[in-house]
Amino acid sequence: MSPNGRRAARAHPSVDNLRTYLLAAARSAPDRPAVIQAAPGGGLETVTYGELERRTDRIVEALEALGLDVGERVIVESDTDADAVATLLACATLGLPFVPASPEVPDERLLTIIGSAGPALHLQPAGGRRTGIPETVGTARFGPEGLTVERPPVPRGPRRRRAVTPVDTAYITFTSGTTGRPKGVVMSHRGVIAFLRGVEAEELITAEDRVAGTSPLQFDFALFDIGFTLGHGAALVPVPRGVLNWPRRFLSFLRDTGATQIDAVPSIWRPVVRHESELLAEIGQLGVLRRVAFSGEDFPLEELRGLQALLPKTLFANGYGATESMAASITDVPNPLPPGVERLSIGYAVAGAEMTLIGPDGTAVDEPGVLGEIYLRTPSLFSGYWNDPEATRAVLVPDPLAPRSGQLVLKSGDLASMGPEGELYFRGRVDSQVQIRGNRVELGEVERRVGEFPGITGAVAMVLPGADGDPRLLVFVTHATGGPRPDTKEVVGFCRSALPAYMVPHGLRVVDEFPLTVNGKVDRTVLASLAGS
Ligand SMILES: Nc1ncnc2c1ncn2[C@@H]1O[C@H](COS(=O)(=O)NC(=O)C[C@H](N)c2cccc(Br)c2)[C@@H](O)[C@H]1O
Repeated sequence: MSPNGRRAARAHPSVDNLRTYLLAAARSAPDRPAVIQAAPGGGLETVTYGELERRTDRIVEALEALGLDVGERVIVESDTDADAVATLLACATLGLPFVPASPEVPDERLLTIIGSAGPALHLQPAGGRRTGIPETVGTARFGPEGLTVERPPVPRGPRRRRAVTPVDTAYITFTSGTTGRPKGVVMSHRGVIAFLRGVEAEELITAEDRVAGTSPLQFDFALFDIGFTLGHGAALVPVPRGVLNWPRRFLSFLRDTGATQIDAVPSIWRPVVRHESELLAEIGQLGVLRRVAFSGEDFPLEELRGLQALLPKTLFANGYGATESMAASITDVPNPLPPGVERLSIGYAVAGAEMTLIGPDGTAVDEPGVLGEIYLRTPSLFSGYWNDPEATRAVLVPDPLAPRSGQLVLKSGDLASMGPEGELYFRGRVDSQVQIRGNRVELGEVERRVGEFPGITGAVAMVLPGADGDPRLLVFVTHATGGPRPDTKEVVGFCRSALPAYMVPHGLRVVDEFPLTVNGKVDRTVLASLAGS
């Protein structure tokens, strides 16, 4: 107590560790559901906050016995479920940065990550199928009862065990990185909790909610699902990969678990709307699924409109941001999207953070409609790219509005323009701005126009060097099942009547479905390889 007997007012108890923050409900409501998941023998099982904490501490005990030091990395490879969450929390408790991975990550990529992160240990569930972990890395399997060690980690010199601090690393997640070499995004306990606290202020859910997550563990959307849900004392509903890939099973799982919110990248909805629109509409009518939240890339407007038509009573939220700050904003999307809307708002940064648009001349853009690059000021900045100070310096830069302040901000690499009330609209990546005959091509505009062509259900525009080396604007399209293949000349004519000449596609490529990255985003590298002549 302070001298005058009154505790200084504080917004919230200063939580110093991801485990403290995410298991707070185990103190106040240990019998509430923390995870509702598919049971091994079929059906569903509920793991309470009390049980989640017990499983966490069994793994803490086993990890303690292995004598790892604060800062030593641990690969946690799993689908999301209660035991995986307990394992992440156990690592956080001991200050062991976890490096999340999922069984879908190819062996060669996992080895690259291991080569970069130099982990002491690789953990996977009892039933995990990963083999070939290098001898330098210890291996163990986790389950409800704790750990089974297969190969103890190699001791790394004298232990200097110290207390875990808020600026210690909670996790390192490796992003594909446009240069192809994976970059390890280092996030501290304080950074993650700062973002989650900012989202809490938006009051999106309560402890009664059940949030379904669909992202693989190495994608920080999955880490957000865990942190956002447990931070509110709500229940996490992890959708198993095997269920997610079958629209009918996916929807039945959402209904059977009573999910009230579903977090997913836009591409998850494509097969669902295509093959199970009636069932989706039925579920929407039940009024249990209150919100669909999406993130990761633009949700093609025609597809979003199709989804909204099936879920007229459901709220929609557009989550924008990069792993380097966990994220930046979560913005309501009107349902239905008013006609004529040409792009989705990414609104304003969450409480405690601020997005500013900076023009090519380094000054702030404050005029509506003018393009600028998003710079993000936020307490949730990452600590840097693992072992890559040069790449770090390129994105953690002095605040252009106060260069001498010592304040660093995130140079996002994203373009946006401002609306009448200062809300932002995503306008693509800085490095994907393309010029054709000296004119800046808005790929999003081309995609939107082509997406409106009757029968076309999805469009991805790219500029690729043609045979003669000149840039060619190609559009990859999917079309309604059973419908006619779109005719290139008709589509080009359709574009010519609405777009400037330099934005009219040179060619069309019809694909059955868009190739996806392991995190569920459209894989433009694979598409480019399909361009052919
Ligand atoms: N809503 C959008 N509209 C359009 N383009 C988006 C959106 N969200 C991203 N992006 C793009 O993806 C980039 C970043 O990719 S990332 O590092 O893999 N992170 C992500 O995708 C996910 C992101 N960390 C995240 C994680 C949890 C919750 C939220 Br809420 C957001 C951004 O820089 C953008 O270019």
